[in-house]
Order: sequence, then structure tokens, then C-alpha cells
Amino acid sequence: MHQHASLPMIARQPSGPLSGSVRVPGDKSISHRALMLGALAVGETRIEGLLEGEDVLRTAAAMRALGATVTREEGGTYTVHGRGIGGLVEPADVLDMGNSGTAARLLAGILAGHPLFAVLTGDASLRRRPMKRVIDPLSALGAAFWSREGGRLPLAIRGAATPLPADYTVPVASAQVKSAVLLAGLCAPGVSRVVEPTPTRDHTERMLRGFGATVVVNTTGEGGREILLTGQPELTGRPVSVPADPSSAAFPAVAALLVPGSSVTLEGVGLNPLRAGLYDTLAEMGADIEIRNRRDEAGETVADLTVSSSPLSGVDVPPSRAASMIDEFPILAVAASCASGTTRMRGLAELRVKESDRLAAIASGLAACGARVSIEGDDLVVHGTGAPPKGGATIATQMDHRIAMSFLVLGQVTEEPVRVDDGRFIDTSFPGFAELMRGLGAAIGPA
Ligand SMILES: O=C(O)C1=C[C@@H](OP(=O)(O)O)[C@@H](O)[C@H](O)C1
Ligand SMILES: C=C(OP(=O)(O)O)C(=O)O
Repeated sequence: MHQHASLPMIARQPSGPLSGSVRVPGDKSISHRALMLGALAVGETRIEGLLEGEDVLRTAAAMRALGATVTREEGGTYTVHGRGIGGLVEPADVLDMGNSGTAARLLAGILAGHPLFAVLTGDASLRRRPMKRVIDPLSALGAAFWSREGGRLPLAIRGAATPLPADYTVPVASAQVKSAVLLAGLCAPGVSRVVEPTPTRDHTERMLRGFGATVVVNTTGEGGREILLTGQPELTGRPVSVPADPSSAAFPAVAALLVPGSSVTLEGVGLNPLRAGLYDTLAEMGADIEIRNRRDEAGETVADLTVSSSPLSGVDVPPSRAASMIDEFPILAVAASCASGTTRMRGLAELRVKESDRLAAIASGLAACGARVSIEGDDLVVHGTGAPPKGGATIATQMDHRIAMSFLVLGQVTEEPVRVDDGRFIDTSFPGFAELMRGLGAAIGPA
């Protein structure tokens, strides 16, 4: 999809404060899962608010290739007619998951439990990302894998006819690995057990329950979780309403905090406690974030957030919080570069294996804009002066949507404009980002 020329973008200070009330697009994690569980269910799943980002559209295409019917109605509602667990058909061609780690890893789990041959690939960014973390536990269930050196895509999979139930402790904090094993466990007889020493986003567990599976979650003595899934349930299609993505809402939220005099309302934002670490951290930094109308929608907590510009102070972000805001460190680092005092973000090793090496991308981008920043082991340290860095740099996006959006937000407050060399990847998670930001008064556009 990205074979065309790059799309340079520029951000400069807007003429006034940001204001307005908007709903950012649907949650990416929940959107992938709704399509996948819809395809594994019997009957119809209607999905309201599905994210129509490229990552999720790749999942939709893959589920079609595996025999599910996925249709878009006018207005953006999606309907999935599933094939039931074990009922997927062998895809006729390679499945290209584009830029999406979630799509590739969760799909590997589904395929591992079906006696089919399939090949997964992706773009240059995804082909660099580690897959051994799913290959190892899924091999133990009886699936066979062939991959490039180091467990990189393209990855060929021959799924197991009768997979073994899982008994697996996830060695890294990763909802993708946990979910891949649970999705394979769906196809196995008996109870699968997955233990995660650090709790990660639990959308898979919640949605599996919603579709009719038996999922028991126990807390372990050390603050982790044990998940017990009874295999071979009959999943039944159901309506899913996708909350606005808290990871996308983070960009207008931080822009509103930084641009003086701003006040922006973000409607219907998912506030699952295992996703909300950024908002807790910003509040500790002194951010004025009013949370109103907290409610439950289809098993997930959502709320409206009103964010008003605030002076921010540096904080220490403990490693125990990293998983609950893992995709938000680029935009938090931008906020920290405008705060007074030092922000230390601890335990960020996983950022090295995202769409780009985000630790390096954040540090070099902020330094190019004139901020003082260092990487110390797995920690990112940003020394704020209480005023925004100078800006004036062109940021290497490195096929990473969150790097692009974070630096375009920084450009709203730097004295000199900030450019990003390629804004195309923003569409993977936040189609319409620049238009939405301009609607609030931001100055972001093609360079
Ligand atoms: O399960 C998910 O939907 C996701 C899990 C996280 O990845 P890891 O599992 O690699 O931590 C996150 O970074 C990604 O954007 C979405
Ligand atoms: C890491 C991300 O996504 P994925 O792993 O699905 O590519 C992200 O969206 O920041």
C-alpha cells in the first residue's frame, strides 16, 4: 500500500488556542479483535465504530481470505459472518499484514489452531519485528513454523489438527503474545492456562467472554495474572461497539495541554485501566484533565475527557506502568520536553521492537529539536526547561505512525516549525489525523 512517494508534513504554531469537541477513530486493539472473533464465531457480528485504519483493514482482508464474510455498510458499520472455531479455510495466497504487529501475531495464534497452511508477511517495518515470541509458544501447541533468520516474516505456518491446550508464562509484557496463545487455545480441547507476570491490555479476555467463552482470571501473588480459557467453546456473533482509541486521543490531548489557552473535549475514549497509564502520568505532571460521563460500553469503560492547557512538571514513570501506556511514550516524551524538570520513563526495552526503534527515534528526534534527552539502559530521560524546545528539525519517521504524530504535535509549540519526512503511516492507526487536528485549530499539513 505504501509503494508511492513519501508524504512530507509540516507543523507550526497555530494562530490561537485549540478548542472543540471531537471523537477520535475507534480503538485499534479492539477493532482487530472484533473482526477476528467475529470470524471465529457462529452467526453475525455487527461492529460499530471499527477503526478504518490500514492495520485493521489488513485484518479484515485476512479474515475474508480465511473464509469469513466481512462487509461494510454505508455509515461505516461492519458485519462479519463467521465460520465457527475450526471452520476457517486455507487462504489461497500469502496474507500481507502491512505494518501491523497485532494483526500478524494474533493471526499466527488463530492459524496455529487450524489444520491449514498459510504464509504471513508484512512491510519492511513488520518484517524486521520479532516473531519468535509467538513461534515458540505456538510450536509447543503442535503448530509448525518456517521463518526467516531470527524468526522474522515471511512466516509459513502449518496449524495443528488438534492443538494441545496451552500452559504458558509470557516472558515479555505483551498483550499480543498472550492473545496469540489464547486464540490458539480456543481450538484446543481442555483448559488453556496463560500466565502474565505483568498485566497487559485485556481486550481479548473481555471480548472472548462477551462472545460466550469461559475465561477465568486470577491474580497471582506477585501482581501478575493467570488466565484460564476453556477450549472449543461455541462463540456466538454479537454486536460490538468500539470505543474511541485512547492511544489516538493522546495526540489532541497533549496538543491541548501544550498550546496556551486551549480546551479540547475528547468523546467516548476507552479508559480500560490497563490502557490508561498516560492519563494518570499526565495528571501527575499537573495536567488539567476532567473525566466526565464514565460509562460501560460492551464490556469496556469509556468516558469523555476535557483537556485544558496546563503547566507540566517532570515526573518519574515507574516500570510497572509501562505496559499500560506502551504506545504513548513518544507523545509523553514530547510533553516532557515542554515540562519543567526531568522526566524519567523506566523500563522501556519493548519500545526497541515496535514499528521503529522508538527509544532511538524519540531521543534523536527530540535532540534534533533542541531538547536535552538521553537513553540510560532501558530508560528514557528528558530534561525539560519549562519551555518548548526550539524545533526546526525534519524528523525521520521510520515507517512509524506514532513518531510522525508525536512530532507534529510538538511542532504546535516550537518556535520553528517541525517537519516529518513521511506522514503516510499515520493512516495505519489514525486516518484523518491532520484534518481532525486542524478542526481543533492546529496547524498541520503537507510540507
Ligand atoms: O495487543 C495489542 O492490541 C497491542 C499490544 C501492544 O503490543 P505488544 O503486545 O507487543 O506489547 C501494543 O504496543 C500494540 O499497539 C497493540
Ligand atoms: C505498536 C503498535 O502497533 P502494532 O504492534 O500492532 O504494529 C502501535 O500501534 O503503536
